[in-house]
Amino acid sequence: MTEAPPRVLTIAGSDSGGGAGIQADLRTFFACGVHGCVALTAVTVQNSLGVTGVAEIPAETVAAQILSVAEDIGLQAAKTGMLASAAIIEAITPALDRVGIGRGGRTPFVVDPVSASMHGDQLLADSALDALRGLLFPRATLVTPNLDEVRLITGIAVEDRADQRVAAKALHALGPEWVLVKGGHMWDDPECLDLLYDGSEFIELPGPRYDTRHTHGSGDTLASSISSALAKGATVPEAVRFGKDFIVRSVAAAYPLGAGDGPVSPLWRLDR
Ligand SMILES: Nc1ncnc2c1ncn2[C@@H]1O[C@H](COP(=O)(O)OP(=O)(O)O)[C@@H](O)[C@H]1O
Ligand SMILES: Cc1ncc(COP(=O)(O)OP(=O)(O)O)c(N)n1
Repeated sequence: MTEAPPRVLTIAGSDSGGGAGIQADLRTFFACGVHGCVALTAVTVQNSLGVTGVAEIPAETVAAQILSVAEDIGLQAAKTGMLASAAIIEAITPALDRVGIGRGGRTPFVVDPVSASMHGDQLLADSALDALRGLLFPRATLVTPNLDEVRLITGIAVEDRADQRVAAKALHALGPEWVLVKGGHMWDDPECLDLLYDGSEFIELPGPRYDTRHTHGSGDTLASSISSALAKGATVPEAVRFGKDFIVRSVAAAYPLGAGDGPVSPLWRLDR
């Protein structure tokens, strides 16, 4: 009989257009050779032009999904995406603790603090920011904010690489073990430089900036590929280097879809 692959849980929302959210996470898990489990937080009505509706899953149902898969299937890593509300964050926190997900437990926990879609549609209530900072950040092995999320969480407006370091320190002070400040939104920078920080050392992850509008799902794909590597036993710096290479290739393989912004393609890996 074949042995089960490592299992990774995504706690995130559905994108009906299939480009981001759990659909991007599951494609990435598949391409990275891990088994994906899902705790669904919300259903979005979404296409390549934006989000026109959101239906939240009851908070206790989100927590129950985590317990159900962790206690039966077992998990080697977990990540978050769209969490929608404070009620959902407050409900999942005791479930994470109960099954040992996050700092203090044995399962690495990647918090991607998704707050809005690339079109600016809100995916996390303003009233959930305190819960995100106070409950999830201290439990995180790694947090992976983009620059809009950095501003929401810390108040710091990052415009250049020096600001990126200041923001990394402010985010680390909120309690995560590692911080990855993504540089995709540093529009004037000719490269996409992501910055990893553990409270003592900065590790720069440079990458090309492709001239494309088709980057939908890039944050989800990066966090999912990092989580997959962690599930296979990589250290955080090893996993982030793997994720950076993975997302660069996924952006290079992005395709147009609909009248707006198309998705990155984690399935480049299967073309080999
Ligand atoms: N045009 C691009 N070309 C290459 N890499 C990109 C591009 N845009 C974003 N990335 C990379 O994709 C990842 C997610 O980027 P970012 O846009 O910062 O976050 P989010 O998708 O969460 O808004 C980062 O590793 C970033 O460097
Ligand atoms: C349901 C859902 N979850 C997350 C996102 C955001 O995806 P992300 O890759 O962080 O960013 P963009 O693709 O919006 O740039 C989403 N749109 N929907």
